[in-house]
Amino acid sequence: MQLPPRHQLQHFKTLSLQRIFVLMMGSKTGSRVDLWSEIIAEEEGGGGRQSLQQQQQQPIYQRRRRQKTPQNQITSQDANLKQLELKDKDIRVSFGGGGRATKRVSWNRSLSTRGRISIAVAACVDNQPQQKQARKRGKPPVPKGKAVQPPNFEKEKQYFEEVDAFELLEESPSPKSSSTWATGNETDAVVIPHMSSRLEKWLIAKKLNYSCEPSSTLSKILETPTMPPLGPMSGNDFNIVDVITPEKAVFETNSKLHSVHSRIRSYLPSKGVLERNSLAQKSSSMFVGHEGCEDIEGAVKKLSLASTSSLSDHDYVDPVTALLAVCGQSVPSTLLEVFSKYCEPENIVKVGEGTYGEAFKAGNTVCKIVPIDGDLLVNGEVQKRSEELLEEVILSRTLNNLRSHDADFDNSCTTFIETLDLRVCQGPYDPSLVKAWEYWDEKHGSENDHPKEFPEKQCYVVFVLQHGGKDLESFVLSNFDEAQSLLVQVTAGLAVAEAAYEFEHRDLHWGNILLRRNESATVQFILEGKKMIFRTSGLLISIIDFTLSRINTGQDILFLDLTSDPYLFKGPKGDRQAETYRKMKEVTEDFWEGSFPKTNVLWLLYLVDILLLKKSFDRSSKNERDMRSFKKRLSKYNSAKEAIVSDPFFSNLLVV
Ligand SMILES: Nc1ncnc2c1ncn2[C@@H]1O[C@H](COP(=O)(O)OP(=O)(O)OP(=O)(O)O)[C@@H](O)[C@H]1O
Repeated sequence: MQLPPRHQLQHFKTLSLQRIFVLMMGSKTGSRVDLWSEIIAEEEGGGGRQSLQQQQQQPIYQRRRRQKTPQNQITSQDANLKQLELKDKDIRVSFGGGGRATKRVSWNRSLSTRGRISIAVAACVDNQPQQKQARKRGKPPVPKGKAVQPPNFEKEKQYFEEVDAFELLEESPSPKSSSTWATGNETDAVVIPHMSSRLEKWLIAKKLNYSCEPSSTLSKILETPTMPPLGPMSGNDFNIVDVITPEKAVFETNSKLHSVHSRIRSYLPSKGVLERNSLAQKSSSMFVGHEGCEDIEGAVKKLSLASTSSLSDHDYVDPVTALLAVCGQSVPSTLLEVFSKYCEPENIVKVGEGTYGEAFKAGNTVCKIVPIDGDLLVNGEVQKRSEELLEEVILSRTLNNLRSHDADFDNSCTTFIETLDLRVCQGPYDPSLVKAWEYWDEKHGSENDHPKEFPEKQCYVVFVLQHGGKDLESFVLSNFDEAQSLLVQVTAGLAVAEAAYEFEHRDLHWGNILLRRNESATVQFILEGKKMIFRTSGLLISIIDFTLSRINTGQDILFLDLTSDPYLFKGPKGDRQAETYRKMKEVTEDFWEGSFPKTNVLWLLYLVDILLLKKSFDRSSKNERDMRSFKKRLSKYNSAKEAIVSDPFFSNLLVV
């Protein structure tokens, strides 16, 4: 293919990737016209029919792709200014004791656009070595390994004529109207987010018992078990005296922490976890102090990315050490050591891949391997840094807490994938993993680089996760009952996490919802102390991939500043996923740190569209009408919580 003249390249950088692709490929891209694009263009008063060039655009879902901007650099100065203005208004809730402001932790990640650009574009814009031929996967609208279904244009058109026409106000707000979406989020009167019940409880507890309790971030790290890889965690036979842990070191120096002590005891794994113990010994130096509280806070600071800048060189604990400590290790393991805890090496099977991760089934678990800290570009991306992983670990573990059925907890659910263990590894891919990788490549055609390219000293984080099943993209739903079950579980799960941690997923496309069938007829949620049990139709769902998510752990607000990822918002016009990112941008007004549960609603709206348009399952016309009515009502809600407590769409599923 002929590349465009050099002088056009700069111009190309400012265009959406899709547009670049179209410009470069010309009519070669085929003539499929995406009806969504067309309809949206009409909705936006674009003068009816799009130009031929626009018509040639077809949605290409793409992986997020890193920009080559320095870390910490936010590309939009305006956004920075706006954030500063907002900070001046002191809109953030402080959950910390003693009036200390809640730390805000932007992951400082130089962001990446969703998906990988086409080879042609990569070659001229980024001047990167040519990658493997991009294959639609994960996020693309074309199901993996399945024949492409011809789009049902008539159906799509009819659907949008019926539904979207009068939803225009909610669905396609004018960009100039900042308050179209979230009535509670006008910039002029920024609303302090409702303090979630768990945070409230924590704050009250903290006030009542103002001692030296570790900050919640540290608490989470300390409390969340690095689970024994085999067999259930047992708190009963655990004898804290046998184990030297960071926690123990803290306790020994601070007799005021008895309540925390017993709480941690109940979470800690059995004493059989030798590796954890020895590594904890080493890492305990990070936590050991001589003056109680201050040392705990010091330890928190050392683990907090937000505060590293204020630390002296003497205080600095490098993120790898912190990551090792949080994973309960003193030294990295090998990949084989980790995998062989779950299955025989020859039984390892690759089950999926993402921009950063390679997912392998090992026994009953799925282990996701994410390379870190190396200089080698992996799948065309700069590797994540350990400090970023540290944040992701905290986020995953915080969500793990929702799984507790402890009467203490006002909010609980099992909707978010369980993180069973976390490990830092080093070394090349084991031959058994390479074999599994190659087998998957032969069958599905991997978009990722061959793992044999990793150098000898490559480091990784391995997320050992509950096996969540198949993603919605490739899962075949049988009937409307299953679709309804999916919607109720996603809505209720998001509602619970909103209530507990002001959680917003912010990237809930159909590759990030896993489904599996099982025997259980019902599933339980506790939302602000109220138990809800829903019928499942034998389907259970799990939400994965919290890379873009925002959470308030009680100590930190973890979020990804998407202002530095302009490409995320430049996806194809009319593509539901791309439109959802753009709507999120409108709702948040690029203030990504803020709490905007409406973003969860946007993804629910996306899901309803996906179910109606991209998934086929047995359904009557009444079922379709019900889903459309649900969608209309949904667009009025400002949070998943509002939807789950008030919408009649779910009432026939409610058992209690
Ligand atoms: N717990 C799990 N159970 C089953 N399959 C999983 C699990 N976790 C991941 N997968 C599979 O691996 C794929 C990649 O995982 P994931 O989306 O977490 O990777 P990623 O690198 O974060 O992706 P992204 O490209 O969105 O950044 C998923 O789409 C899914 O098919």
